Amino acid sequence: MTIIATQSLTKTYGGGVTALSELTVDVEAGVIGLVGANGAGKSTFIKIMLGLTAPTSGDVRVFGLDPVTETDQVRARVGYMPENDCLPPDVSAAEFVTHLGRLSGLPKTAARERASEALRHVGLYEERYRQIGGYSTGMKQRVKLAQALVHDPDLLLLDEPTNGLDPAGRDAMLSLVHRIGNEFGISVVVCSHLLGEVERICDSLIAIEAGRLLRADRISAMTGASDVLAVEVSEGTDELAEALTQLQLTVTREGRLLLVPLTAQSDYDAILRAVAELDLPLHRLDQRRHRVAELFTAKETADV
Ligand SMILES: Nc1ncnc2c1ncn2[C@@H]1O[C@H](COP(=O)(O)OP(=O)(O)OP(=O)(O)O)[C@@H](O)[C@H]1O
Repeated sequence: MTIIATQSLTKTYGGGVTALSELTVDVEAGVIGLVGANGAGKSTFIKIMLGLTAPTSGDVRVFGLDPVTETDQVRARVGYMPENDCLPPDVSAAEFVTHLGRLSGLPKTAARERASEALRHVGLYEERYRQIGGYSTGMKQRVKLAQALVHDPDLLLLDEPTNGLDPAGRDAMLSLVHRIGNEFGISVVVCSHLLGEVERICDSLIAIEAGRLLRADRISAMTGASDVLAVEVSEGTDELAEALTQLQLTVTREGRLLLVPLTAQSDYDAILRAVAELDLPLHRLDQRRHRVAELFTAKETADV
């Protein structure tokens, strides 16, 4: 199911900065990584989806709705976790999240119940009556996540949810986002300038650079198309490389390894046969899956 669709989406801010340029993308339900270096246009994309800023030209639909003209309907179905710290220090998480639930239109009791539930989901149930000012950065990030969940949205837009967290905090936040996406059946767009980070928890990826679409696809399609066989023989590496090249296979050396892109299942058998014919001691033959980050050029991932 398509949840977000854009057509030639362009945003130029006053002063002539083009934050998004002719962005056309169809986003399927799931956990989606929106990646790009700082300034690539991620926050602008999110703000357009929420109806917080209007596109200069082009079209955007969220659940088939236009965020410019159908803002309330879009916001009823979308939860937003902003990038920056926006929490009042002198109220408790329970009060704050309840208040935002009320602003979303929930009656008082329902807002209180939903706030407790959302705070439980993010692991803050026990601490919910403490003032936010005394929370750690990780806890504050989780309060921001809880307020995005309070009105039971179908889609979460998370702007750099791991910002300011140490490695353990990042891992915990990413696991939480993954769990929310998978266990609650909510779609999640996770913005990050760290490709390697979101790749682990996402079903698909939208990569943008300087406001332009670099790539959008399912992670499995990005990595699946690029499987390689890694072959290592204890001796005779040169001979084997020569034999495989003669079989029209593309061979690259990586230390003692020979890497052969897997284009057909018969490649696997061909390598085994070549090793046997040369009577070489096979040390290993395994299939490697590229990490998504390896699929982008150094320039594309500069700062990622
Ligand atoms: N309100 C604004 N007025 C003028 N320029 C803006 C405004 N908001 C963003 N920009 C510019 O638009 C470009 C894209 O910014 P945006 O915040 O969307 O990128 P980003 O990928 O979210 O980066 P970051 O992670 O640093 O927030 C940047 O060059 C930024 O300086």
